Amino acid sequence: MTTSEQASTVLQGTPVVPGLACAPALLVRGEISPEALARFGTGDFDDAEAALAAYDDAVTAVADGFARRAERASGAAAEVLTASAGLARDKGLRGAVRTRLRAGDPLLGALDGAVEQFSGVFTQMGGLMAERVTDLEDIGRRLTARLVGEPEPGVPVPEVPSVLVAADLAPADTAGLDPQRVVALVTERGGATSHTAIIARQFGIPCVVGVGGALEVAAGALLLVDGSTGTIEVDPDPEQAQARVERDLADRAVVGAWSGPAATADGVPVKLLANVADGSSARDAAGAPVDGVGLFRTELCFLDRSEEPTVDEQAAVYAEVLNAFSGRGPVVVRTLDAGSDKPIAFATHEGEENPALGVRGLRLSFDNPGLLDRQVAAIAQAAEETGTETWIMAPMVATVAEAEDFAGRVRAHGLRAGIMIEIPSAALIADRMLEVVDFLSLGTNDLTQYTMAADRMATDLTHLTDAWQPAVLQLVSQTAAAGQAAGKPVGVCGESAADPMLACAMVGMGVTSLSMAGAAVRPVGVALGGVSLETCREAARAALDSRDPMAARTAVREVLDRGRDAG
Ligand SMILES: C=C(OP(=O)(O)O)C(=O)O
Repeated sequence: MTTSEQASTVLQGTPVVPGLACAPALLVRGEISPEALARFGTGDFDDAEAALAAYDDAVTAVADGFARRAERASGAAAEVLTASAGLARDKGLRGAVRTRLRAGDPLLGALDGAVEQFSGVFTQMGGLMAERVTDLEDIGRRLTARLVGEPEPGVPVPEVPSVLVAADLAPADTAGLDPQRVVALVTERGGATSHTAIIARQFGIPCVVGVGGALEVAAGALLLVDGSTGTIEVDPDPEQAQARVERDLADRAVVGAWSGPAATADGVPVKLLANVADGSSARDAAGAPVDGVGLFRTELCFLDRSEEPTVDEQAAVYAEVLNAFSGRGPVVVRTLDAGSDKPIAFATHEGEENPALGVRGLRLSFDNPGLLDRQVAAIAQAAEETGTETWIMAPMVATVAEAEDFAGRVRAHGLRAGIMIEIPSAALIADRMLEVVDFLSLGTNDLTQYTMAADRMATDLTHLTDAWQPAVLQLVSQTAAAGQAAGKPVGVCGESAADPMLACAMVGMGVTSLSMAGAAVRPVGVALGGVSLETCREAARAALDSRDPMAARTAVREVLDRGRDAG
């Protein structure tokens, strides 16, 4: 052991964006100085209206700041910043502040109370709305800072390339990052689907979340972040670390040049597909080396609609996506996965005790079959107009009867019908599901949530909501085997498809396509091209035999490294 090895400590978290980076730690604490808060006290206002006017000024400053940063950003970052500007100006939040001021609360107390009240509501709604709590709390801190005359807390602009280390990053913080200056992200909380992970993926910088004790590292300590293994080496040997980063950069150059189509080293083709949300994201994804779309999340087109769009309106929205992949299908369109983490005003059932287990996805059609029939008709109309090969699948299917009923409605339009496998019951009877549908698509985000009984958005359960959990992999394997036996396609469209090592193992289990964000396609294509199908099968066995996610990752890495060396 060298001296430097003796000195280095290794922290472990959940890897979400692969890649190696080495730089000093920049700690983000985001607190407002207690002295400034004490100086401000209850504020010096004549009455509640004067205090409300001060609140309005602070809101304008904070929201304008977000809007200015949105103008300089693009893609997901710009969207997140624009959404934050809207949330800062929210009339409901202002109303809650006003009510408290009129009841005699001091301004900072009224603001805290209102933020707490709305955070409670968002948390109760769960899913994506619960994710907005971090956003709201960030806005609360920024408003407080403005009111007491301090700079808005947030991520300091690094003077040298740095690893950003934080408890959790507010969406507005991550959206404004400069990837030249921030070379990796490490957070104590957050999961694979958190905003931190999404933005890191967009920037292509390594990211590890759920790292206990991350904020205890010394400010400025050298960190070697491995976004593939989830390890953070504190004070590594600088020369060795630099050499590893350079090797990784060379590997990444190979990845950047990959242009498809995907196949294992011995030539077995694997379809790599894109996950899209609307026409614009489909046009972006069409620039990636993909063979089509494996998941079009239609509900995301209608999050802002209070009333159900007509069949013609829907067909126009769907045609935008189908046109982007004209002649390059199939495009797999998922019917509305409304409810739970994706509440849609015209479809979601209000007031459910436990929306993730409630009337969501296909279940919305139980008492409103017209909603499903109109959507299927609109998709069929768009398919006809564009001539793009179109398949339709349903989310949240639990029984064969549900699958059969759905398939009947889709096939009436002459289109292929499939279902998502995201409930353990569906995976366990995948063979019987395949008797009534044409294809299956594993939604490993929800499959993991339901298998592990752990909310996919719960930031303190990320060790459970990990698709590498052997129990989840058993269900993936069983589903893929059913597909192989029936000779029907089984894809994966959850986040796990974007993990190059897991992608190889899942192909070894018999999965025939992998659908992911366009930015994730090349690393997966390169990983598959480096190993034979037999190595993928061996990786699958190694993963399935492991007792926990970390052991599974290690075992699969060893098998794939051996397979690459042998090839
Ligand atoms: C792809 C999936 O669906 P969602 O849109 O819910 O992430 C999944 O659950 O894996």
